[in-house]
Parts: sequence; C-alpha cells; structure tokens
Amino acid sequence: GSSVPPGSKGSWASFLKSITSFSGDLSSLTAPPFILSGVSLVEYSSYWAEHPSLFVAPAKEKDPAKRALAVLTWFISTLKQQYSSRNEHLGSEKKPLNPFLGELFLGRWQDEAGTTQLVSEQVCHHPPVTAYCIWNGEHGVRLQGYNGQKASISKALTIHIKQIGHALLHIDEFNEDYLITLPSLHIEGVYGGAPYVELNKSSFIQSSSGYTAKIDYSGKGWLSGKKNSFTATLYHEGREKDPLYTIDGQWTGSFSTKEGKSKNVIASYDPAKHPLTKLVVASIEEQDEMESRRAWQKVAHAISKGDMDTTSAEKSRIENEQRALRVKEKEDGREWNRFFFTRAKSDPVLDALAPKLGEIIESDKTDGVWLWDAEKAKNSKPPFKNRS
Ligand SMILES: CCC(=O)OC[C@H](C)CC[C@H]1O[C@H]2C[C@H]3[C@@H]4CC=C5C[C@@H](O)CC[C@]5(C)[C@H]4CC[C@]3(C)[C@H]2[C@@H]1C
Repeated sequence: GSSVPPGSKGSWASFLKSITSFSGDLSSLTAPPFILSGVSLVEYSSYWAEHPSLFVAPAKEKDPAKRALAVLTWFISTLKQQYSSRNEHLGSEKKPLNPFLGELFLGRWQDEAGTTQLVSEQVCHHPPVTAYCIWNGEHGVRLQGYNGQKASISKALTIHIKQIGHALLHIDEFNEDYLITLPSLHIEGVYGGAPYVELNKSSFIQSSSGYTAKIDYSGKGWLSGKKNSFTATLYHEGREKDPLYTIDGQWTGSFSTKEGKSKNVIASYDPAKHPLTKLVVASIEEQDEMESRRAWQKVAHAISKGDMDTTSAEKSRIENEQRALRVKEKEDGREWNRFFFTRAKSDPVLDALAPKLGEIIESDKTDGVWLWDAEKAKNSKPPFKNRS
C-alpha cells in the first residue's frame, strides 16, 4: 500500500492478515507501531466540547426552535474533531490505547464561556465502554453519555463500526433535554495503511420540547462531489417533510443554515473562524495514578519513539496489574467501584425521548445505561474535588 512506511511493509502485511480473522473487539488487534497512537480512547470524550461557546449557546436562546437549532449547530461542529482530528494532526486515523477499567481523564476549558469541566471514565473493559460528563455551571448546560463500539471487517478490509450508547444534553434554564444518537462509521484506507473515518447513514437529536433533527451523512456530496458531506434538517417531531431549518455542507469543513421555506441562508459556519479552546489537564506529576496520561506515560513515550519492545513490555505490566485486580475482586466477591458513574437498568430521560424517534433508530442494546452520579462525584476517592 502507498502509505505504509518503508520497513513496516512486512509488519503491515502480517497485520492485514491478522485482521481478516477478526473477533469484533477492535482493541484485540495488535497493529504495527506506525498506526498506534499514545493517546487513550478515554480522552476522546473531550471532542464533545472544544468549542465551549457553541456548547453553551443554546442556554441563551429564548426561542425553542432556535434553541434546538443551536444544539444541532454545536453537534455538527464537534464532528470534525471527533472523526477527523487524528488525520489532521497525525496524518491518518490511529489506533488509540485501550483504556483499563477505571481509567480517568479529567480536564476543563477556560474561555469566554467561563469554565467548562470534563470527566471521562472507562466504566467497562469487556466490552470497552467510556462514560463522560461535561458541564458548564454558569450557563447551566450539561452533557452526559457513554459509548462503546461493535465492529466487523469486510473482505475488502473496511472496518464497520456501530456505536453503542448515546448522549443526553440538559439545559437547566428551560429544563429541557436532548437525546443525541451516535452515527455509525466505517474506516477506509486500512489496506493502504492510511485509514480514515467515513460516517454512515443518519443520526438524530430529539428534544423534550418536541423538535427532531436528522443528520444524513450518506450523501456522498453528489451535488458538491466533496467527501464528508452531510444534510441536516430540523423539524417539529413527526413532520420531517416540513423542515423549519436545513443545514448542509461538510462536517470536516464549512456548512450553512437555511430557513425551511424561504431557503435563504441565515447562518454559515467556517471552522477556520472557530479556533478550538485548549483543554487544561493537570501535569502528570499532579495526576492520580488512575488518570490516563500518568498511567500510560511510559507506553506513550515508547510509542512516540517507535520502541515496540518497551511499548509491549509496559503495556503487559498494566494489563497484568489489571488482571490481578480482577482476580482479587472475584475472590472477594465484589465488583470494581466506578468513581463517577453508576450503571442503571434504565434512564427516565432516555425513556421519555427514545420512543419519539421510534423505529427510526435501533435502540442501542446494552445491558443497562451508565449515569453520572453526582453523589459519588462529590466524595470520589482520588482528590479530584479541588482539581477536576
Ligand atoms: C483496529 C485495526 C487497526 O488498528 O486499524 C487501524 C485503524 C486506525 C482503524 C481502527 C481504529 O480506528 C480508530 C477510530 C476510532 C473512533 C474515532 C472516533 C470516535 C468518536 C468518539 O466520540 C467515540 C469513539 C470513536 C467512535 C472511536 C472508536 C475507536 C476507533 C474506531 C479506532 C479504531 C480502533
């Protein structure tokens, strides 16, 4: 393949053979060094709010339809970071580190929107599930959700991924909730060693105030001929044929918002005009042993140097420690305590909103839902109170 660095051709070929006997758990694949990233998947929750001003904007919008439009605009603005930031910064999609149970990623954004805080926790290891909560106290906006992946590989080495889980946005001022479903994706370019994400079909946002947004990624940009194209419509639930607003463009580029009837452009978004706010993360010395960058620092360093022996030795050390903990828990007949989240049979907010999307989304089949537990968060073991 074109993008496989010289010297890695052999390992890439054997890697490609390995993924043809794929088990469904992406983290089980041992990929060659040039495709590995020293960043853990638990950090990916931060992609939801790197534009804090867009994240809090709905709280300032009095009109319910325009508020729902502000939520849709914020959601679309996150897609570029969620699904293509590794390409931009690292040259291709990379394989993130597989978080261990209890692994934490804490940070905050400090900018014109005030303080927006992030807590991300690996709440399950088999299968891998990351739960997160992002909130801005001044504006009374809180996002909480969780996600996992179900993957399969085609003969042509395209990795198909169904995302399990959802996100729920709550706006205090209007006591309003938004259910955000997660798009399916597939990874192309694996054969050539330059993988990248493509988003599939559609995803939805359903508000408790009676508005539905549908984002259609399958448009291959047949009009514009550009990749990563999308078309989104916002409508009164049940009245898809009568959109109040439509947004279209590229989720990796710019997009414009039109009024449903008149079709005249009322807003346009250019990512170049919306610099990201950098997430503030404690230094490794200050971090708790359960925090991602401290826990993986030796592995991340070895990966950055392409030192595979140290990478696998340090990874095995972490994996062995984890296995020993699980054995101990089994012997003591107890389960690992999550720091910030609780597994529940159901979530009343989800139960109120999901049926409004009805059969247009397959409800994500997980055993229970993961909920932010404010009580736990107050007295969670590691001294995060003063820092998160
Ligand atoms: C697994 C075989 C392999 O290493 O092939 C190399 C390729 C990098 C493909 C596999 C990895 O691709 C990565 C892309 C990751 C998703 C990117 C964005 C998100 C959005 C975020 O909100 C939730 C997580 C999610 C879905 C990531 C999940 C893990 C993905 C698919 C990585 C694959 C292991």
